[in-house]
Amino acid sequence: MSAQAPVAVASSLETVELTKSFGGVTAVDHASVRFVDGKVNGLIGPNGSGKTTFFNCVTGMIKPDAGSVAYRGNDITRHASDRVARAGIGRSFQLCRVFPRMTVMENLLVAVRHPSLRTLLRSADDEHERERARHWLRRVGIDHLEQAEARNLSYGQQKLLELAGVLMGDPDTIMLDEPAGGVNPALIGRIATLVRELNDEGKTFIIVEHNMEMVMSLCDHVVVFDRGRPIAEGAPSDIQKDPRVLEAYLGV
Ligand SMILES: Nc1ncnc2c1ncn2[C@@H]1O[C@H](COP(=O)(O)OP(=O)(O)OP(=O)(O)O)[C@@H](O)[C@H]1O
Repeated sequence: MSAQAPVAVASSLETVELTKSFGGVTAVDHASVRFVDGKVNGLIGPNGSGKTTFFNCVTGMIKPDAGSVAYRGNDITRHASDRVARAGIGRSFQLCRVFPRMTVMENLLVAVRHPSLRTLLRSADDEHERERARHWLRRVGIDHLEQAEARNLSYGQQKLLELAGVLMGDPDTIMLDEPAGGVNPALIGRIATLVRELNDEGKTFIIVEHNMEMVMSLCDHVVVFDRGRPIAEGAPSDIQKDPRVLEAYLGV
């Protein structure tokens, strides 16, 4: 075998100088960030520091004004959200998105990426898809609610349903926007356990979260945003002591 230069290990997700403004507000400001592949990454920062806008730019929900996004070495800047999903990135939303009048099972069947309505309708009868849906419902712990309408689930259960929907897409990287927000402590524990298990199985996570207890106990690597750009990154224990982080949060 001939000697070859070692192949560089790509970071999971990397942005360079990513920028997005709304009128006079620069929500994401030349943000260059690398998230670590195979790890649970946290993205924290004060209210309005640009975390959700950053997620939206990365996942194709909105188009950045400038800068680039690469996923595992491939440029995905300004790719539409379905293309970003096909590249292997799944995401949840700060305000949980489920179809309230559909059953839990129906929500999962429509969550799968479908190129056309015809495929969607066919797959509604596809036992294989249903089995996959049941598998993820068992994993998130709401399989007993399969036939319930989503609007009858508690908010925490709806978040678990949304997560099951993300998992139906079989993403390699999962971006969660405030998974613990508005969720009772018991379900927060379940979500955290699930994240740990899925990470052990190889999924990379990038989690925006205000619940510091969850961030500090769950994340391997934390990036801190302030005013649209990263101001610190590192292990949770280092981040907690970083004066720049304390200043951003407390204004001290
Ligand atoms: N669609 C929009 N139109 C105008 N301004 C926006 C829009 N989306 C976000 N902003 C502004 O951009 C800034 C960053 O908002 P963003 O929601 O990304 O922050 P965040 O860190 O996710 O906040 P939070 O932690 O409170 O959810 C804020 O000043 C916000 O008001």
